[in-house]
Amino acid sequence: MTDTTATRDTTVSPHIDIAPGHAAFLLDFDGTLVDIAPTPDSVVVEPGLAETLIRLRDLCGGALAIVTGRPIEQVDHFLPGVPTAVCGEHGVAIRRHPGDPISRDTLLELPPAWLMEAERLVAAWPGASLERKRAGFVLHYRGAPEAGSLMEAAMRSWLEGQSAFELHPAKMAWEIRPAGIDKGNAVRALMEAAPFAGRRPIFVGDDVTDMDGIRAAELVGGVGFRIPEDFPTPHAFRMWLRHYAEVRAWDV
Ligand SMILES: O=P(O)(O)OC[C@H]1O[C@H](O[C@H]2O[C@H](CO)[C@@H](O)[C@H](O)[C@H]2O)[C@H](O)[C@@H](O)[C@@H]1O
Repeated sequence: MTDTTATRDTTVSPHIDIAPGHAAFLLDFDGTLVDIAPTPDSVVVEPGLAETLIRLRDLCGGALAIVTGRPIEQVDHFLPGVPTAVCGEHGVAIRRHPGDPISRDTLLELPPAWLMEAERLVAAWPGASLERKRAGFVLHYRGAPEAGSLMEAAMRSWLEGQSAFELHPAKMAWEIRPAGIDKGNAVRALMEAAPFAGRRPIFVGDDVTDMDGIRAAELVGGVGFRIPEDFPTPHAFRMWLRHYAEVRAWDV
């Protein structure tokens, strides 16, 4: 992460010297806009977040996107009525405006045998869970930490001898997704068109999958920030975001 326009300090949030009139915000969801929770369904959207995002979007001429590993429908569920662009499943799916059709990459179908094996694994480990996505799936072990290494070994063995799908580490989870899909593609796709084109992207995330998005943002003159390296907690980031949306209104 190279950033020439932000002051880095581990005790204070970075000063981002990009005025709203030049900025595009590309924000991760889990661990960034919401705190990490015991299960994917149990995340809590902090009161006031929707209002902050709406204000921010208006301030940045509509250039606000949620770039997440989750399916787009889940963002709609947790942030109803917040009119952002959304890139889902790490960039497999993009919806540029609310109400627009979702455009999706054409992808190979998952081998059904992997899913059957995955179901068997989670049945053997109470607390573990399987999360299906259109283009892949996640094995979560937050509720069964001792199953993590076993899941990894099993998933690696399923992937042997093929190159269409890849294994990715996530927070207390392992994910199989199509090869070549990452948040960097999502950032490049968003930045090609209005209202993002010509602006400087500010990408904020917390996980390894966000590094692709951060690198892509930096390559087009933007900046990237991570939790906890740049903002100590998701809450601290959300406070910063609220402050930016309120205080920076003067220099659009
Ligand atoms: O790209 P993100 O928006 O950060 O999404 C990444 C994954 O987040 C979810 O899983 C993670 O968050 C859960 C809720 O806090 C937590 O219980 C789990 O342990 C984490 O791995 C989501 O379920 C995945 O689909 C996303 O890919």
